[in-house]
Amino acid sequence: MADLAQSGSATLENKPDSQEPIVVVEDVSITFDVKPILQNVSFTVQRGETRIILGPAGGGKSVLLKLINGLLKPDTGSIQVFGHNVSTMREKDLFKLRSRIGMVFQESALFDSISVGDNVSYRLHEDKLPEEETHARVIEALRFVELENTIEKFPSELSGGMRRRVSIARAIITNPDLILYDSPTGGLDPITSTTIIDLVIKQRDVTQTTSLVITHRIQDAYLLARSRFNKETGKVEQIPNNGIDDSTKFLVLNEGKVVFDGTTEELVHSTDPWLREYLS
Ligand SMILES: Nc1ncnc2c1ncn2[C@@H]1O[C@H](COP(=O)(O)OP(=O)(O)OP(=O)(O)O)[C@@H](O)[C@H]1O
Repeated sequence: MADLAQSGSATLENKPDSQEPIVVVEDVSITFDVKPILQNVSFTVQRGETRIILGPAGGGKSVLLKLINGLLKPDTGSIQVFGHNVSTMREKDLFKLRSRIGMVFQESALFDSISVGDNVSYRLHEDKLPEEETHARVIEALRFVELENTIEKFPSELSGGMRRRVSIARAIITNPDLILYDSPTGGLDPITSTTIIDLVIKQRDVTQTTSLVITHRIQDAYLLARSRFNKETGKVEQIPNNGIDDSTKFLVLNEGKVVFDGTTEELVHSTDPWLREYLS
């Protein structure tokens, strides 16, 4: 992906300076039909950080990602992304901001009527690149997820895991500054889930893209925290000596509230009874 990383994009304006956090969620609350979904949620994601979001079903994890990409507005509180307040942004500016965000949806969300290649290139169209360059970038993104031979196939011809990989290729093709993964392993068997988490790790370690990763599988979370991509072998491996990846942090939500915000080390040593039970 080195070439993708260097190729830049017409949409990458207002690059924040490297010290500025990429996402700042401050005291955010949202209620649907009188039911509080998120309550006073605050946390920060630094540049280059991979933030794993864990928690029981219905805890507000997906709503949180929708707030971050401006698809929903909070009732109270503020959300800054790349230094811009997304909760007060006009639709036109939100559109621009979203062009810097790669999104991997819970169910892949590919267009069934167009080929894999067209699904992957879809977000490049607004950049009006020459066809040759578009093709080269599609190949490169598909190669990253080891699916370049599927370029002419249709999503219905692929397995669930392959469709998920295509959706990762689509998310990374614009060389985003932030990737939001909404349950990328949801509904997949354990072996296929591991291949998806390996790609998230590879993306993290090759391009250091800031990302938020929702997962229901605690084993996925630990795999992310304890593995690294080895550029020499081209494979994901366990970090030696029980090491952990410093850029990977955790946020645990339960019933709309933050019950944990910290490092892997802090998580595994937490004495909070609810957290111990949840992680066991
Ligand atoms: N647009 C909406 N209108 C009304 N209720 C909503 C809306 N979006 C989400 N909800 C409700 O908000 C709650 C939290 O949903 P959310 O999808 O964020 O949970 P989650 O933690 O991602 O759960 P899961 O792990 O099952 O994906 C749920 O009760 C859901 O029904």
